[in-house]
Amino acid sequence: MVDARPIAPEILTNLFSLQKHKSSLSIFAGDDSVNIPTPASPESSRPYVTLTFAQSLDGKIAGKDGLQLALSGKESLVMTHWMRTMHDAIMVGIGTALNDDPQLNTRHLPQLSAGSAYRYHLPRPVILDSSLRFSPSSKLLKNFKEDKGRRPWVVCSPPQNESDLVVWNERRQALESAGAKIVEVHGSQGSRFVTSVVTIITSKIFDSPGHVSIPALLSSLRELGIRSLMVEGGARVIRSFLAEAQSSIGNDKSRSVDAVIVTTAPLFVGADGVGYESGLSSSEVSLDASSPHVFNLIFGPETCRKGLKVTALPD
Ligand SMILES: NC(=O)C1=CN([C@@H]2O[C@H](COP(=O)(O)OP(=O)(O)OC[C@H]3O[C@@H](n4cnc5c(N)ncnc54)[C@H](O)[C@@H]3O)[C@@H](O)[C@H]2O)C=CC1
Ligand SMILES: Nc1nc(O)c(N)c(N[C@@H]2O[C@H](COP(=O)(O)O)[C@@H](O)[C@H]2O)n1
Repeated sequence: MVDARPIAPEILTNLFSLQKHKSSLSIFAGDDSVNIPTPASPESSRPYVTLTFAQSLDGKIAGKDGLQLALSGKESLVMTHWMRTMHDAIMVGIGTALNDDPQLNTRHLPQLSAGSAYRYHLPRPVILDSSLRFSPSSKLLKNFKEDKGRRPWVVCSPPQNESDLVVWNERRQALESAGAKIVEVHGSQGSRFVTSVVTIITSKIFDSPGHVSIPALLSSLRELGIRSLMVEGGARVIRSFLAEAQSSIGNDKSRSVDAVIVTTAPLFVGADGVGYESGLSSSEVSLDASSPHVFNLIFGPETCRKGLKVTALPD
């Protein structure tokens, strides 16, 4: 059996420049007895946010009709699962939860030797699900019941309309009975105070009452003890976070994304695949300047599908 310890720090130091975050490392303070070091945001009101996903060369994250694609090779999957261990929580939208029924665990990491005292940290699964469509029979809830995963948190905004409340309460009860914790976040996207032209544009594009406000979401998660959040997708969630990152250019205090880590697979999916760019304006995204947010994925015919080699670009 392989012990992952010797590999991990190398990959992670390279990927995350954890050294740069030493001063902001802190210990998990939630309802889990496992303490892990994790990046923490300089703003105490929100978690450190890593937006990370896999895409094709033409920017698609899934195939036609949302078909889940194996875009990552073996090495990049290990990288992703290592990153999962470094975050207090991992988030996907309900579109992904229903389409992929993900597990969001660390199963692609090398198996630990039987006697190893070291355990991989399992991040808290968080599902962004305004109208509580998450399935009580999902793998995430099954894993929690079988003690193989942490209790999933389902983030929602209570319905504005009284007539929707009955169904909403029924769904809430079913999910709570299945083990989920329901986290209510008030304020929908687009209701945020408009501070710049870019914000006006993105607010208009993303003014959707069904979408939880990202700043409100982040502050609620931080209040619940989440110091670092890995956002994996899908398309709408990536778009929302990128729009927020664009709207906070020039204002570090309102930043919602600290690092973006994209795995690019050497293939084209084609126009009927699922992309995330629609509606985003042509502008930069605002990130934490001290985080490495651009990665050079080196691949050739040999690494195609067998795993991508990942190296950070020099400053
Ligand atoms: N290649 C990759 O790395 C990944 C690919 N995917 C793919 O993405 C696809 C799913 O993407 P989508 O259908 O767009 O669903 P999604 O996973 O982005 O969920 C979107 C839904 O989340 C809810 N939501 C609440 N607040 C929101 C907010 N502020 N912003 C956005 N959504 C919010 C809404 O109900 C919305 O319809 C699947 O095909 C999946 O396989 C998903 C994750 C990663
Ligand atoms: N990093 C990465 N590479 C791919 O090729 C992918 N298809 C995804 N998808 C994301 O991972 C979730 C599945 O997680 P589990 O394998 O069930 O733990 C999926 O729902 C997407 O979020 N990611």
